[in-house]
Amino acid sequence: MKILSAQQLAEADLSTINKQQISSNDLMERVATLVFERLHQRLNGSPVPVKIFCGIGNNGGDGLAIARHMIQHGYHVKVYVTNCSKKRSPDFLVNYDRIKDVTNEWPVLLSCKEDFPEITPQDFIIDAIFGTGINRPVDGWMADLIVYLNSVKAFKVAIDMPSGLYANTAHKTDDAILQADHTFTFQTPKLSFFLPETGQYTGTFEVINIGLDPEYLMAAAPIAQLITREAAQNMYQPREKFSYKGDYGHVLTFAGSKGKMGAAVLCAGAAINAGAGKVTAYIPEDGNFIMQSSLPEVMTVESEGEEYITDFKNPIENAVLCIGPGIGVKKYTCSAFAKAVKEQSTPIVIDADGIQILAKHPELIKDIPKDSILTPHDGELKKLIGEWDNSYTRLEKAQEFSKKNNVILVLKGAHTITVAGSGQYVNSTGNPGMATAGSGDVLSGIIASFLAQGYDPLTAAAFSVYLHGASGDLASQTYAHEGLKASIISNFIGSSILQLFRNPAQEQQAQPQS
Ligand SMILES: NC(=O)C1=CN([C@@H]2O[C@H](COP(=O)(O)OP(=O)(O)OC[C@H]3O[C@@H](n4cnc5c(N)ncnc54)[C@H](OP(=O)(O)O)[C@@H]3O)[C@@H](O)[C@H]2O)[C@@H](O)CC1
Ligand SMILES: Nc1ncnc2c1ncn2[C@@H]1O[C@H](COP(=O)(O)OP(=O)(O)O)[C@@H](O)[C@H]1O
Ligand SMILES: [K+]
Repeated sequence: MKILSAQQLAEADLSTINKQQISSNDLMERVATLVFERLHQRLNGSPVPVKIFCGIGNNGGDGLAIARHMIQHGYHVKVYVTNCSKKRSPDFLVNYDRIKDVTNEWPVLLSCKEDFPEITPQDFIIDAIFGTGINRPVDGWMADLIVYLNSVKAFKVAIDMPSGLYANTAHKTDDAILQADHTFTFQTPKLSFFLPETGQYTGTFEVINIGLDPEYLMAAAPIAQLITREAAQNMYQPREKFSYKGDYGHVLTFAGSKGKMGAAVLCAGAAINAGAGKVTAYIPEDGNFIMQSSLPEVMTVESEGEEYITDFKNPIENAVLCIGPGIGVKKYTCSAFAKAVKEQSTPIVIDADGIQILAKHPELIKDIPKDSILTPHDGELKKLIGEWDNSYTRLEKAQEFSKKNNVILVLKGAHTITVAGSGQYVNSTGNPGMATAGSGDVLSGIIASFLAQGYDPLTAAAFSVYLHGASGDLASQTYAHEGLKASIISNFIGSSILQLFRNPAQEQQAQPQS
């Protein structure tokens, strides 16, 4: 699903009005009807006191039109308009007049702090103050209003955007932003919904298809793509009946050291669980028993180093190298890493200590095969690209690095973002239970597995990130967030592939691989 900017959405709005030969007010009415239907489904005629706060632009116009529908259906609605300037959008004014026709009274105008109404925890608040047209931080009594609304316990629904939130630009830390419990957003989600500084303000959110011009939407170059279940379904490549293990590639993990053999086991195990035809683990000598007894499906080749990998003699032709988990950054390991990377001619996966070694030895970056995939968490990313001011500069710097070095970066987090040149792919799966040791080692094993199975590098990265999160989501239904651990996430990879194609009634039946 495309993620468009506020400016693109305004252009789509205009294009819709022109192509569908409707007025902007007809479009507002369409939007308000769609939101009302969803509210009505949930509130089901409940006599809850509804308080709708409307701005003076089109977001406010939406709020007024929603209010009218609710009043006409018997809801107890009180409408407030923030009288923050003399300007009014034309569609706001049309709906301002229309609401008077159904209520016989004008909405309450708010002009200062003293005008704020009393709000009880039982109230249902609709926030239609600012949407995508916000162009500067909210200040003065309007900021006080947002702070006040945030302080009350009433349930809050935001229309299009939580007021005060920008769709795709950075905020200062003290900006006033409404904390919604739920957001109905129009046509496409906004980038800010997925970033750590701002993602919490929407509460849960749902995207309403408001029927904007499909030609515009098709042609628009998105600022990012959301990898949804549907997108992941399209990436999946089913197996051929008359195939054999040689058709599904060979992963060579270069992972583990004394005390960190678990990283190698998790990485190689995930590569097997995600479907690689064969997996060989290149490990320090002392790790052989651990690996062989943990994973009977995985073959091993030992380095000469007993506790650390200290050398590299390529044991397998045409394998996909997955290098870095738990290897440490000792001198001989770094030389073995450099040799292993240099000998590869096709894309590889570099994770964890592998990224730390690259950061310490940037001269090695030129040896990484084109389209290789690096999977840093933020600590590792900072070492690679330097500090950033906010999530937007983080993405810009990652894009620069990706373009300059012809690599794909998987920026791990609550919404992992895969960066390939100027393309940004935002993941939609995963949960805080996945913040657990070894979860990243599982991800790098999955990515290498799909690379080995013939997925192109960008698809392998985005698809694996989706499945990794989906495995965590499925597993958390049985184990809760707290009970999740990396090996459990890995055991749910098969279930997450099945779930891609299950209908909702079958989803309950997901079982782990044992
Ligand atoms: N996209 C679509 O396809 C569709 C979009 N629709 C709806 O339109 C919404 C966008 O509407 P919009 O463009 O009128 O902007 P909106 O958010 O109401 O605010 C603009 C007003 O706020 C003001 N203002 C700005 N910042 C401010 C500040 N910090 N403090 C104080 N004032 C500030 C600004 O004033 P100015 O900057 O000119 O002084 C202006 O008056 C969108 O979110 C959705 O709800 C649907 O109806 C139809 C389909
Ligand atoms: N709050 C969260 N929500 C969703 N996914 C998360 C969250 N926290 C961490 N993850 C995921 O868990 C993995 C953690 O990886 P990493 O930090 O490298 O762990 P480790 O180094 O222990 O293997 C990443 O894929 C990340 O996206
Ligand atoms: K709003």
